[in-house]
Amino acid sequence: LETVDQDYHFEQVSAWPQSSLQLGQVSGLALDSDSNLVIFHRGDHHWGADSFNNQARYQQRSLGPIQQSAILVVDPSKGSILKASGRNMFFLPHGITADKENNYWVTDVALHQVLKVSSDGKDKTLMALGEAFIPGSDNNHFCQPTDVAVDTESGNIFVSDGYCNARIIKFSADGKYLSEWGAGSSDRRRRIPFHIPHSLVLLPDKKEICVADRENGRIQCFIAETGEFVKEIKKDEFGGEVFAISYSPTGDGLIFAVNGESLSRPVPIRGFVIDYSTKDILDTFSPNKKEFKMPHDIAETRDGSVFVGDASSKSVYKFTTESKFIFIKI
Ligand SMILES: O=C(N[C@@H](O)C(=O)O)c1ccccc1
Repeated sequence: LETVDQDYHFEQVSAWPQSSLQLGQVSGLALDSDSNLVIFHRGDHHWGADSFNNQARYQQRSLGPIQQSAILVVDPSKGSILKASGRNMFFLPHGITADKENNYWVTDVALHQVLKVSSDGKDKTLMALGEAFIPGSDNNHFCQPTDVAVDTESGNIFVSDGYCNARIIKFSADGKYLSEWGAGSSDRRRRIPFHIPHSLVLLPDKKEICVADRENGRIQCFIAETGEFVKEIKKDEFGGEVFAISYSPTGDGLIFAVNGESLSRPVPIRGFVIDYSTKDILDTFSPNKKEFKMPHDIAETRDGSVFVGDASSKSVYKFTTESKFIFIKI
């Protein structure tokens, strides 16, 4: 008998989490400095067709902030809740990232703000960028900002802004506006402006920022220092929408992405593992029994597990690469 190790493939760990996490719409996932999974969700609030008026103003302030803990720190192996925080401060959570001091940087599309929040359970707001509930597109207003990336070396933070803007803004660690980039540049692929820069990630080993340019169904990467366009990854398999991207924390050059429902180009909704250098799709994956409905964020933990948060099915799915051995009779 000879064993052949099939090249790796992600499979859902269907027994994860061991018990229900009582999640609302899951909007963001992050890896914290203890290598735990952080889930950012909307509790009993929902982003629906009537959540905003046509000036992008949030219409449900009377609901008050979400009373459930919107930020859950979860053990990646069992799915048990280790810490719960973020009560009574968010209206429509969106993106989340943890910095090296384990502070949370989050965006809230109803507040049109980026908030730096302590992770000690006291929910201290250490910094607030943007004016609460006031959309805009100048140096201190966002319009439904979607995500934040922190450059641990320089401390600079990058904000993808947003549903009703089309730019990436760079701030210093203490919140000073430094620069921004969006449409327009020499490269022809940059002449098409962003259409919902929906998720962004810093590639520390490459010093680049990559963006999920959602409605353009593409990933674009830029020099973090200058905003200069580096490359675009656009695949037929994505269909029309790329919702989120993440980068392997071990820096092995793997980009993880999830695509979304596209009426114009219906394709399977899946997770993707992409080789940053070759742009090859190395693997695709989806839940065993159910389908993804609206996979909204994706994160990989240090042990190689990949987590996907689904805003429609209010669930987080875990995937691992159990290499399957195929026994070949000689
Ligand atoms: O994209 C949308 N939502 C998701 O991304 C999300 O929930 O973050 C959306 C857009 C318009 C109306 C309602 C929802």
